[in-house]
Parts: sequence; structure tokens; C-alpha cells
Amino acid sequence: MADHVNNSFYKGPVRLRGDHIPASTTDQRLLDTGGSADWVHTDPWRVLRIQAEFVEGFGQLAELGPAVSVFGSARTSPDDPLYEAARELAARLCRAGYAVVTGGGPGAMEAANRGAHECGGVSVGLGIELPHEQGLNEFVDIGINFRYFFVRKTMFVKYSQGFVVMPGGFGTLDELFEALTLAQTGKVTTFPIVLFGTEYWGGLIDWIRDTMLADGKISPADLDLIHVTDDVEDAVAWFVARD
Ligand SMILES: C/C(=C\CNc1ncnc2c1ncn2[C@@H]1O[C@H](COP(=O)(O)O)[C@@H](O)[C@H]1O)CO
Repeated sequence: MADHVNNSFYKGPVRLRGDHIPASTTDQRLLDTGGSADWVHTDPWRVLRIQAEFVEGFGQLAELGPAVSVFGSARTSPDDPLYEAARELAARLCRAGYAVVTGGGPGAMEAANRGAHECGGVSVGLGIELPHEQGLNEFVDIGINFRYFFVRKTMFVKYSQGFVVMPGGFGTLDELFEALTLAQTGKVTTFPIVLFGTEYWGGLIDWIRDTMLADGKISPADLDLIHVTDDVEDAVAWFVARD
């Protein structure tokens, strides 16, 4: 604010005089266009975008209520029995009063969103911006598309009471092991994790027990963090019993 009598300029609590008075006001600099836009690609600006993603996610999901996240391969085709299993599982979770949260993509994610949507429940898709964008599947009723993987992963853990992990690839394993690590280190309180598909997951479970555990890299109790099943009703009951 300019004080022409004393030839002073007030910038918040600061008083500037003489040559220190800026040639333009803060609002003028904000509103005038022009200048380099390189700052858009700098880390401080990214921090604001990251904050905005957290704000958007927290704001949208805060009132979600009880929810279970379902992970699994983006490549599970609709004629694969696992697609039907994920759909049925989600429908049962919905009937048990849970919202169903997925990565919002195709395959097992679509199947789970479909089951929740068809049951009239809450079908949530937390999508991720990828180089070959697929978009959210058509059965997502509440969708948020994230730019940053780590922000999106926070949402899965914060807004669901447990995870079901259908057969999948690297993305699914990343989600599984993040949840296991958070549970093992006590960063989350009781967090049931169900692996669906004894045949698919059997080799991994054997390796975890026979190599990881045998070699002392995990504790016997860590194995209790995982429940493996082929039965959708058993999977739902696992969450209900621990809610
Ligand atoms: C690469 C393909 C589709 C990409 N679309 C995705 N949309 C949303 N979420 C995804 C996508 N791909 C992976 N994810 C996340 O990882 C898990 C599945 O990964 P996987 O490697 O297929 O197991 C899934 O739970 C998502 O959260 C077409 O192949």
C-alpha cells in the first residue's frame, strides 16, 4: 500500500521508502501475464500439485465409510473365471456394507467395480495417469485420477479397512508388499490382507515361508498377516470378523 505523504510503501509489516519501493504491486505482478513459465516444471511447484492431490483425495473420500480395496491384474479378461470371481467378491462386499475401492482400470479392477456398481453399492476408482492412458472403467461411480502413485497409494490404505489381492503382475505385487510392510512395521493397525487364488499365490507363499522365513528375514507372526483363499464368501468373512 502506498503512502504518498511519507513516500512510503507497505508490504505486509514491512515499510519501504525511496528506491526500495517496487515498481509494481503484488496484485499487478500476479495478474499481469507474460514472463517465463519455466517455474511450472520445478519441484516447488510440484509440491503444490502433490498437496492439491492429497487435498482432493482426502476431501472426496473422507466420508466414504467402511471400504475394502481390491487389487489385481489390469490384464484379466472378462472371460477369465477370475474376472467373475472379482465381480462376485465385490458384490458380496457391497452386501456386507463395504464400499469397493480399486485402481479404476481394466481387468480385475473393472470386475470389482462392476460387482459393486451392479449391487448398488459404492464403487470407487483411484486411477493413475499413465503414458498410455486407459481412463477409468465404466463401472466407477466415484473416480479420482491421480498424477502421483504415492499419493494414490496413501488413499488406498487410509480409506479401506483391508485389501483383497487378486492374481496380478508387478503393480499388484507392489500394492501387496506395500500393505504388508505397513502392517508388519505397525504403521497401520489391524489391516487384513486376503490373497485370492491358492494356485496363483501358492508359489509365492511357499517362497516366503521356505526362504524368507527360513532365512530369518521375517518373523513367524508375519505370515499371519496374509490369508489365502479361493472362496469369495471366506474372503468377505475375513474382513467382517476383523472389523
Ligand atoms: C498397463 C495396462 C493398464 C493400465 N491401467 C491401470 N489403471 C489403473 N491402475 C493400474 C493400471 N495398471 C496397473 N494398475 C495398478 O496396479 C495393479 C495392477 O497392476 P498389474 O501389473 O496388472 O498387476 C492394479 O491393482 C492397479 O492399482 C494394461 O495392461
